[in-house]
Amino acid sequence: MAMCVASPVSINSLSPVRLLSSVLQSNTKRSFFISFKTLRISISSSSSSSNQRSAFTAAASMAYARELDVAKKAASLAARLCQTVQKALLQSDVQSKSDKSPVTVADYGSQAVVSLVLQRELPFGSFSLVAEEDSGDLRKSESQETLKRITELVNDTLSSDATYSKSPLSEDDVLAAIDTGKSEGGPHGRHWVLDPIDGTKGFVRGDQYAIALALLDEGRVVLGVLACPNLPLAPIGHPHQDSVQTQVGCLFSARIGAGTDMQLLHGSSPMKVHVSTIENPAEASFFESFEAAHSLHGLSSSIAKKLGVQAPPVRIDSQAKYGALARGDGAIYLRFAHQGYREKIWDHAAGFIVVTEAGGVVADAAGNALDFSKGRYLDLEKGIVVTNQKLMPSLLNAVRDAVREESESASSL
Ligand SMILES: Nc1ncnc2c1ncn2[C@@H]1O[C@H](COP(=O)(O)O)[C@@H](O)[C@H]1OP(=O)(O)O
Ligand SMILES: [Mg+2]
Ligand SMILES: [Mg+2]
Ligand SMILES: [Mg+2]
Repeated sequence: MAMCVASPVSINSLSPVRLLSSVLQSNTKRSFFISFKTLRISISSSSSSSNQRSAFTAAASMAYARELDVAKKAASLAARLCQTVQKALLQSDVQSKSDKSPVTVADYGSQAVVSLVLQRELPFGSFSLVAEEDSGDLRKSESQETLKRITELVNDTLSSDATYSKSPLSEDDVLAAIDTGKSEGGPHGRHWVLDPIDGTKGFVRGDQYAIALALLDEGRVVLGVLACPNLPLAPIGHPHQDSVQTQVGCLFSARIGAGTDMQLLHGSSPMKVHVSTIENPAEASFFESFEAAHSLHGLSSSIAKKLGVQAPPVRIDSQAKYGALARGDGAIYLRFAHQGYREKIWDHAAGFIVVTEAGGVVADAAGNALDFSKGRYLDLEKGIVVTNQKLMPSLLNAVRDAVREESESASSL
């Protein structure tokens, strides 16, 4: 039995996926100690390959498990704050950012809550957060009342969880928590990616929205959580399907290699979900943005027509579309932003892994995989398409033809 001293390797400094594959590839007489904060595995090179395999399986099944639990807790608490605000939505709770998109006290409050929970629950190692909001507008003198309200909401939300101390946060604490979201992300290290309210327009309207949180490790999305407070547990987008199920509020969670789960947002055990297995486009239905300003509805309908889709589009706000697709409510999601709009990583990272771990495929209009390692923006060709493995080739053909026809008709004008 080989006995040697190995230096511990911190999960914070090495990607578990890379680390585990290096363990399996090694044939030297060494032992490895992998410290996953809570998981400590020793692998001796003299052990059998089946031992190595089971060590790999054990480690792989545990990788990012603690982080996923914390992400679920953070998104659920943020959702509680958002639900409080949506119930009592006042005109003064909605502001306009300099880019003219609406932002509510709930967007800021949700971002502060998620940042604070992640930092408190995962205190070791550096903390990097790529998030949508910043405190610039809140620091202006006319925003004093708004900041006071956000601080109250954050304190009330955190104190609703028994594990947090009652000592209240100051307005400066809340501003600082919001501003942790200024990271640029990138291909190295770990970065949390957050949209504190995805689909603010849906939120303001009283419709669908999501709290979307993901973790990047070495440029790859390794986990994601979508809290969708207004999404029914019963399938949506099936007009002929009557359901007695009236519960609302879903939490989707996915970890690399471990599949996608769905549970009730405030209770119930997780269950595995899977994308639709439909192969015939005539039986498929497709999702797109509720807001015509967010996606070219005309292009989507010409793609759907080419593909032979019969059903009308199902239009809902936010990454709730990715969640609904991950559990098979519809088979296709089409998103073609207007010219000049740049897609952000927080608008897709959590949805991406929720769908891919449920067996789906996410690509740009040219069929390229999405690359989340380039900073705050996604660099992509034309649009984003999502479906199951079987439908993707014919969907990409239809997209190519429709995009070509669209540009030919634009150039003939
Ligand atoms: N002009 C735009 N084009 C495309 N997407 C947009 C635009 N403005 C905001 N968004 C973002 O689109 C997403 C919602 O789109 P949809 O609900 O249509 O799928 C949100 O992330 C929203 O940001 P936000 O997070 O501020 O709501
Ligand atoms: Mg916004
Ligand atoms: Mg968004
Ligand atoms: Mg947002």
